[in-house]
Amino acid sequence: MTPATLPADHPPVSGGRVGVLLVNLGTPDAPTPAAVRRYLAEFLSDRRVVEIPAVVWRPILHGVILRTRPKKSAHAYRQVWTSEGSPLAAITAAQAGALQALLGDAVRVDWAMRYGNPALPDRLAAMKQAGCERILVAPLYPQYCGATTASVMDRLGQALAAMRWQPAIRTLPPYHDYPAYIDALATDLGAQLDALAFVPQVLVLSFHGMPQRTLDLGDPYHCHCRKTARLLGERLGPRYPGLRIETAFQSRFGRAKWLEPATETVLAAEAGAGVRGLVVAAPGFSADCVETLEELAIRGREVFAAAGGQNYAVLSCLNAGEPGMAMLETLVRRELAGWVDQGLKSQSLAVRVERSRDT
Ligand SMILES: C=CC1=C(C)c2cc3[nH]c(cc4nc(cc5[nH]c(cc1n2)c(C)c5CCC(=O)O)C(CCC(=O)O)=C4C)c(C)c3C=C
Ligand SMILES: [Fe+2]
Ligand SMILES: [Fe+2]
Repeated sequence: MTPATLPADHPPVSGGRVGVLLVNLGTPDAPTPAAVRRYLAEFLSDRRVVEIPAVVWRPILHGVILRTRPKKSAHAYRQVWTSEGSPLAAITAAQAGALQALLGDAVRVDWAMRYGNPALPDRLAAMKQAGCERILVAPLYPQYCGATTASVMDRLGQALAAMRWQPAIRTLPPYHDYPAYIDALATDLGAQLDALAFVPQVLVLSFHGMPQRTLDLGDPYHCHCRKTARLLGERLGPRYPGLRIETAFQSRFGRAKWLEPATETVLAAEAGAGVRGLVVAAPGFSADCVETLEELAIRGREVFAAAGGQNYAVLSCLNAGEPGMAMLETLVRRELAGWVDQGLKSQSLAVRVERSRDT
């Protein structure tokens, strides 16, 4: 870590505050079929998410999916809903609060969702209104995927197109192989592994899936997931010599072929092959959500047990814990270099530049 200051020929940073806008996927406003339907209608109408021609997809979406899925999904959301609302929204809000405390008053931190509320265009406008003339937009997706990262950028472009006086924008790149990310995961998952009440034989790194066709068309998501898994394995492997680490892809949607192996298939196969203690981590999710808390922690446990498995645990995501927040602070400070006035007080002045070790 070395402190970075502005180059000598840099004009003085003038006027306006610096803002950081954390963005995650989005979630329903309530765990009810009506709210889930509204959310899914917006999410699944995004051409970045479902890459089927609209003339074919719209009748399927409105005629079948939005008539059946909201009820099923609302049931899943009800099982994980908290007093502060959807876990994804509550945790993203907590991450924004923690980052604000780490960065200090010189930077304004806010959060938004790509689908649903709080809507990205609304929060962007609110930050500009509050005087932020430079905004770092940070999609909280370590691995780039057209369906997630690019979709946030599309929405950002639409939001900017509607503004007369736009803020200057920077965006946080995908960070799937950044040492700060791998370090945070190794620290956080290591602590959780050490605290388990049983000794697992297998650790499954479960990433959200996507259609195989999207990979064939050139999306780097699968490569990014594999690289994260390799780097994390290199860190955890020597520390837990008896632990076999596998990678799998969850949350299959629709009938097309998705990335393999599917997490469910792996859980059943491991139990069937005699593995009795298994632990799952989801390093691609920056916050726990219905996909980790319901699909992995509830349904995954049932699949593993039904196939003969005994001890099963799902580790938490980085959420707003110390290792994950220290990582976010590092990534954000690096992106803010050159934007943060040398006169800003205390820590927020010393933008720490991290040297990439393994890219
Ligand atoms: C982390 C990266 C994600 C990728 C890549 C992704 C792709 C993707 N997802 C769907 C369909 C659904 N995903 C759903 C929930 C969901 N997805 C992600 C992340 C990624 N999705 C998160 C964080 C969540 C949780 C949201 C929450 O409210 O907690 C859902 C909704 C839940 C359900 O009905 O099962 C759907 C549907 C597709 C088609 C896709 C394509 C590449
Ligand atoms: Fe998804
Ligand atoms: Fe799911």
